[in-house]
Amino acid sequence: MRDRIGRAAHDYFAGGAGAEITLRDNHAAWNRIALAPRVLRGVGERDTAVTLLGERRRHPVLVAPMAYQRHAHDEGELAMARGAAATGTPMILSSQTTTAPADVARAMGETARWMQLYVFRDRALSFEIVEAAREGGYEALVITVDFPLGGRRDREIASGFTATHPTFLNHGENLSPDVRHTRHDPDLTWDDIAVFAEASALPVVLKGILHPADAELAVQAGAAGLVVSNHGGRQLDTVVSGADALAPVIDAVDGRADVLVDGGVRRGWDVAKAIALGANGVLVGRHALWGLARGGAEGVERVLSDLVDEFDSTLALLGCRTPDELSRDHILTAPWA
Ligand SMILES: Cc1cc2nc3c(=O)[nH]c(=O)nc-3n(C[C@H](O)[C@H](O)[C@H](O)COP(=O)(O)O)c2cc1C
Ligand SMILES: CCCCCCC(=O)C(=O)O
Repeated sequence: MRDRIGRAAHDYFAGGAGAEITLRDNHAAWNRIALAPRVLRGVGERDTAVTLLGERRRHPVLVAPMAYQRHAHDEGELAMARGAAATGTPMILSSQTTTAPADVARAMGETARWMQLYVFRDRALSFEIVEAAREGGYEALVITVDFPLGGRRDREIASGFTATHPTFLNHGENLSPDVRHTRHDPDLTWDDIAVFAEASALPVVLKGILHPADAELAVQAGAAGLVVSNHGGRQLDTVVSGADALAPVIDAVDGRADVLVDGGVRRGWDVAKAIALGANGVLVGRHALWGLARGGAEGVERVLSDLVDEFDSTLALLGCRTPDELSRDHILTAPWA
């Protein structure tokens, strides 16, 4: 992959914060959960559909927001959108998209798209994102709350990645790591969430919650959903994985909002574990991105359809016909953990 996209882009996409302990643990944490199947339950007819933010979706997988996708493939977010749409997978478009949100919306067709928002010191830029979301028919605003500033990413610093494909916001300027990591407003508080909820008139999802007390505050702030996430291990090294943070957050939310999770999701059984713990949906980041880098829209389609097929067969092998039938009854702490 390094040869295909260059070392700097590769290390930007693949890398995490610090010594990448959390990055590695994100996938390992799913593997620490063992599954306890039930048998003889008549699972010939199955349906992977779930309800997310009140809408019925074909399956619980979404594409996570990821910046600068043209550095992975020439067609960037457009190819990601086509691959996602081909598999009925909602896509969350990064506010650092290198393709205009309106063009991505067209490529998604009837498939749901949500828009991710970074709140910058320069609020006008953030309101441009909100406006683009409204104009492009995006169905939710995903406000990322774990980025008061950029995490210290040793691998990215060593490789010196600079985003040279312009985003729709920065009007052509190159984004060196210094610029990328200091544009955000570190003074953002819970009070600011309502301003963006009101301006967008869209359901708001808060991405980057790990602590159950913050999950409670998110519900109180009116969030329709939240994403349990450590930003793919890219912000603060040694923080808890999404897999380990999930159950306490679900218990705190107690059905008052949708709960999604990300970090290290690679296999259909990872998705099943998340749903069994009580999540409504699962975001995949780098797994989809490597599909994009390898094969454009077709590469994304392959990765996502394999993941959903594997989720479907995991349902059968656990004795379930639908995601609703998954429960904590199917979960054990792995003896190998
Ligand atoms: C290259 C890259 C860029 C990302 N850019 C964004 C972004 O613009 N906004 C955001 O909220 N999260 C961003 N994330 C975090 C992802 O949305 C997601 O939380 C994370 O990738 C999930 O972990 P996974 O890659 O192991 O699936 C990015 C992640 C990666 C790998
Ligand atoms: C001002 C640009 C910040 C881009 C951050 C993208 C991201 O979330 C990540 O690299 O992680």
